[in-house]
Amino acid sequence: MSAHQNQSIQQQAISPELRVWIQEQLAQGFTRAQLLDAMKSSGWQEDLAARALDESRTDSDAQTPAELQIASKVPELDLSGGQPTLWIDGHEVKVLMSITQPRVVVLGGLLSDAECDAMVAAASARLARSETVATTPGGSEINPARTSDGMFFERGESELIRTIESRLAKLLNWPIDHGEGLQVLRYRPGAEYLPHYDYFDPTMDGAAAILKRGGQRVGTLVMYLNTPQAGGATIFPDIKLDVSPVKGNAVFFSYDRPHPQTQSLHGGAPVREGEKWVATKWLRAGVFV
Ligand SMILES: O=C(O)CCC(=O)C(=O)O
Ligand SMILES: [Fe+2]
Repeated sequence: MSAHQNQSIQQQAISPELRVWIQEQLAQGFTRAQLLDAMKSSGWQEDLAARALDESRTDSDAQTPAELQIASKVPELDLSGGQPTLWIDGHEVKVLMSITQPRVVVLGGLLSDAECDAMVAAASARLARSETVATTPGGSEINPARTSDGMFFERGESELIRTIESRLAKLLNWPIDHGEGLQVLRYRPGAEYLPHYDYFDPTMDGAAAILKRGGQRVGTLVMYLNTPQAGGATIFPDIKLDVSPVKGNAVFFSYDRPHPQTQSLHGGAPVREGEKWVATKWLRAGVFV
């Protein structure tokens, strides 16, 4: 560790050589505290040494490695009986496809046509309103990764929403109060949602405030409210899976830690013809308030 002692005490600047030296020492297993002591005793001003060490942090340091994170409990369907369909409140849900790693389940007939139509109608009225509000500067956030329009229903806000939320809670064995309000997205031709993770990056600014409202997201259910004429599949690039958007069907996936290792990367492929409407339910680790 003495290599750096020749660094002149007079010209104390965070040079590229110093950065390299810090990386080498860290790679050899020295801790930042040990390096700080070594730098101080070879004449570095403490604040400058601390700053150099701080700068040497990378994003991967800030995020605990996946294998060291504690796995969360996640929502899960009870498929233990190997049944091709699940009966929930007298409603038959088909199990069309299931993968264990990553956890992905495709469901048929989760919503009836009438329920899909009612959701679209209720959301349309509010989307139209939000479009006029969004024209005020700073009124809404434009996200180039997501070219759809969206709105949120309040949890339990109507008979329809309560019926669906109660079905989802039983299907996924996850309490209603651990779910966010249903989000509806409308994609017009050409609109897409680039691949992303639904969990919150714990290292991003403002993560603490978001996580206070119910902990991490640990599962997602995307329900198709119509069948676009072409395009609009929900894609899972890590496993090269495309789920066709078919009215009333849904895709469920879970992720037990906020890490790419979960292979929960997914997106909405561009709609080629017609519109695509989805309702998304995000499940939190705790009570969402
Ligand atoms: O539209 C889709 O197929 C995906 C939607 C999605 O990823 C989301 O709502 O988080
Ligand atoms: Fe998503």
